Amino acid sequence: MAPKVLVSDALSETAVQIFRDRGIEVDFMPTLGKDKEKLAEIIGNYDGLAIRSNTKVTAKLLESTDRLKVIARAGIGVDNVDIPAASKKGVIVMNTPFGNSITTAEHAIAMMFAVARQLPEANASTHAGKWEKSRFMGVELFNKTLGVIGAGNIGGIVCDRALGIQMKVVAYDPFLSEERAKQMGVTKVELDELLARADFITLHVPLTDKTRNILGAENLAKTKPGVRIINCARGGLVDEAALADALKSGHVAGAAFDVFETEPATESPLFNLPNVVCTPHLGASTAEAQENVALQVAEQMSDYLLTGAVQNALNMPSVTAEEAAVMGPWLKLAEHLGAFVGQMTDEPIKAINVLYDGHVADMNLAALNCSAIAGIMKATNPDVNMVSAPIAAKERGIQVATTSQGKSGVFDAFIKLTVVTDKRERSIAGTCFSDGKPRFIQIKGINIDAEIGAHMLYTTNEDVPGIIGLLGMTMAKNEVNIANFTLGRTGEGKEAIAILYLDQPMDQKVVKLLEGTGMFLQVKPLEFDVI
Ligand SMILES: NC(=O)C1=CN([C@@H]2O[C@H](COP(=O)(O)OP(=O)(O)OC[C@H]3O[C@@H](n4cnc5c(N)ncnc54)[C@H](O)[C@@H]3O)[C@@H](O)[C@H]2O)C=CC1
Ligand SMILES: O=C(O)C(=O)COP(=O)(O)O
Repeated sequence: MAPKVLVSDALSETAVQIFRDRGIEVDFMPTLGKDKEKLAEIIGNYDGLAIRSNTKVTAKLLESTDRLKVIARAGIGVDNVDIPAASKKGVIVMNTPFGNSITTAEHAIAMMFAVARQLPEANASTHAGKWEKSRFMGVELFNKTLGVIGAGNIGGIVCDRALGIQMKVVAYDPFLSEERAKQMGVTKVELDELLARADFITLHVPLTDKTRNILGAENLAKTKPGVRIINCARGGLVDEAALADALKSGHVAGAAFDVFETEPATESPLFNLPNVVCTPHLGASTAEAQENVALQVAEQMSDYLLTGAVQNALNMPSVTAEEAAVMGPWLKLAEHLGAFVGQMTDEPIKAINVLYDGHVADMNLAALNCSAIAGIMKATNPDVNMVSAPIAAKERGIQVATTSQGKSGVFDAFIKLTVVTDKRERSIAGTCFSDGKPRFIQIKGINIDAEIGAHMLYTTNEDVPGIIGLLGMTMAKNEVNIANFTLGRTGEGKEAIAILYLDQPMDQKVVKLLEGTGMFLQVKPLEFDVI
């Protein structure tokens, strides 16, 4: 039976043609995304779902299907897909990481011009026959400072275009290295400095727990009087009510928004304020970008459904069908090693060194490297995948070095990942036993035997009596159930490591309690994508 795909958002019909040409049955229902009930009713009839941002793939929707194998997002942001829920169901989630980035960057630049010169209001007034020439006094962009929050693919293109019109550009992105900033011709700054210096601020970060309300009331108050704010990334990055207040008080001179906290946005505190330019999430809406993403989604989905090959997946490594069978556990191990160091590192990474020892050195090291890098980069951008992560790392000036060697120790094979920053080097090694289960075998040079759980707590301490009891008591008092426990140490009285396996993500309150005891060198909750 031919696989069947549902297109539930307004993709270019190029996608439909490609599916048909490749022998895939396709139903094109470009407005279905809005109708949750109908979608839930029919989703069980399909192997693949092709979407843009209108369709919300929730855990509840996924409960309505046992047939779905792949969800493909014709675009970048996948915050409308519950990826953990999809992973749990074994559904692959793909995106198209670069197809619409130029187009979206151009929209941000267009919005900046529009808000600088009040183009929409001037246009409406002129159409109304008013000829209000003296009402619309604008500001020049030349020599003004643009503050870019998030200097990844889209932010990087925005920086380039802004420099072209001779703006000064400052960028805030914890994962932008000084070298890369220099190459781009921008000044890397901390967020507070950007807020104080920028005449225009544009956002290009994904929506995560860390970036939600990055421009809330407190940070808006730190901006320069007369600042103009552009958001073509995601609703929820800027607190719309707080921004509306800052616009009404005159502190913020203008705003240009393509994305809103609730979409479709039928109301917002920003609507109908003077000098607020709004578009209905049009960032990716050009003929070129839509052709790019539709073509790519249809090819990727067809490849997967017909041959099992995986490309641009966010919750599964991309490898050929033949490789997948042999390399699966090692790819997952590489990603977990990356996720460990990524979550442990909060300063710019300069280099990533990967050592392959034993028979793993004969596998597809490029794919393993990609998986490790994706694991690292996911700590700052959950949208990154095996394909986009190495490019993102390269753009940030991160050097990736690979070494392979024959079996050197007791393990038949292992991978050791080292991340280098200006301040430190951090290493972790892992292996896969014949049970196919990845596990960590060495952290900070300390031997350990740790399987990988979805929710873990990592602690280090000086090896003194009472630590296990302290951990156990604190967890018990706060009703945190410990599913399992692993220890390691360099030697008596030296540094020791504990890994606790939990049933749910670690509560920050308990982390603070443990830190407050003064008994730990480090207390770090870690999350792993364990399918
Ligand atoms: N309006 C629209 O139609 C479109 C919107 N987008 C949005 O644009 C976002 C950015 O896309 P790309 O540039 O392709 O992603 P990217 O992954 O290349 O860049 C994101 C950058 O944000 C940085 N970042 C992460 N957390 C940060 C934080 N807390 N503070 C500062 N920087 C942080 C990352 O280090 C990275 O450099 C997407 O996640 C999507 O939400 C994308 C396409 C179209
Ligand atoms: O690619 C993205 O992240 C976008 O936000 C584009 O959204 P859209 O496909 O236009 O609904």
